Amino acid sequence: MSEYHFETSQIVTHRPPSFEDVQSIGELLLGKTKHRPAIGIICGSGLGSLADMVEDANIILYSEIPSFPTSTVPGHMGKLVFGTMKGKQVVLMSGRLHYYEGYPMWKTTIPVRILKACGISTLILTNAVGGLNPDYSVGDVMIIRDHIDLPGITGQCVLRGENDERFGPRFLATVETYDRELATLTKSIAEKLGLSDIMREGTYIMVGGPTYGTVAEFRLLRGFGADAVGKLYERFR
Ligand SMILES: O=P(O)(O)O[C@@H]1C[C@H](O)[C@@H](CO)O1
Ligand code: HPA
Repeated sequence: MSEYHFETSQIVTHRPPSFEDVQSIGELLLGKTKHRPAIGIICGSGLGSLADMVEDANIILYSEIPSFPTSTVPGHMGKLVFGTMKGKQVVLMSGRLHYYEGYPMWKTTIPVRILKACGISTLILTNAVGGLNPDYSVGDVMIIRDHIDLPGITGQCVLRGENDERFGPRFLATVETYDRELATLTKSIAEKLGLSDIMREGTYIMVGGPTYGTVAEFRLLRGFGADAVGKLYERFR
């Protein structure tokens, strides 16, 4: 990693870490925990305390991880939590990294590559959103069926730039980004818990922020066919 520019004690990259570097960061993290999670969870606003439910936890602060940006948003704690939930090995990101914090797009999503290098094959994303669908109510929970990557389709795609095929193909098909089986499972669990009334499934649109949006902008986004709007970008490698 000698090509990196160093700032304070952290390795700060001006371009995405290479495939080799991502693998070595993954190995470094696995060296700090006995857990071998297959499931990653990124906690959005309001869900950071999910980390308190992780048993037998090993906590690693983002500030200790090479290439990991720090969370600057109140309520986003900036820690990786390895452990178990209901007997399953998991790794939680307690604290999301948002584009509006000033990071380049790739820095907000680099944790996904690093979690993959730690062995995860399922990624659960959560975030706080604004409802656009007039049938939705405050407090509803929406499963993302599909998304509109507004920054992406206007030239700020997170995969813009040099492509290493070991991460995935240059021309990534994004039609089946979200797992249908997991969506079905989520709905059946919600039903068992008596939460069907608040469960929705729809199209999510991502915007830059940090502004929330004007009425005219919400009308525009709704016109695009979106049901909810927010500032989450992690979804592809
Ligand atoms: O981390 P998420 O995407 O849940 O955070 C949302 C968007 C803003 O960061 C914050 C402000 O309401 O909530
Ligand atoms: N827009 C509106 N409301 C929101 C957003 C957003 O981007 N994120 C969370 N609540």
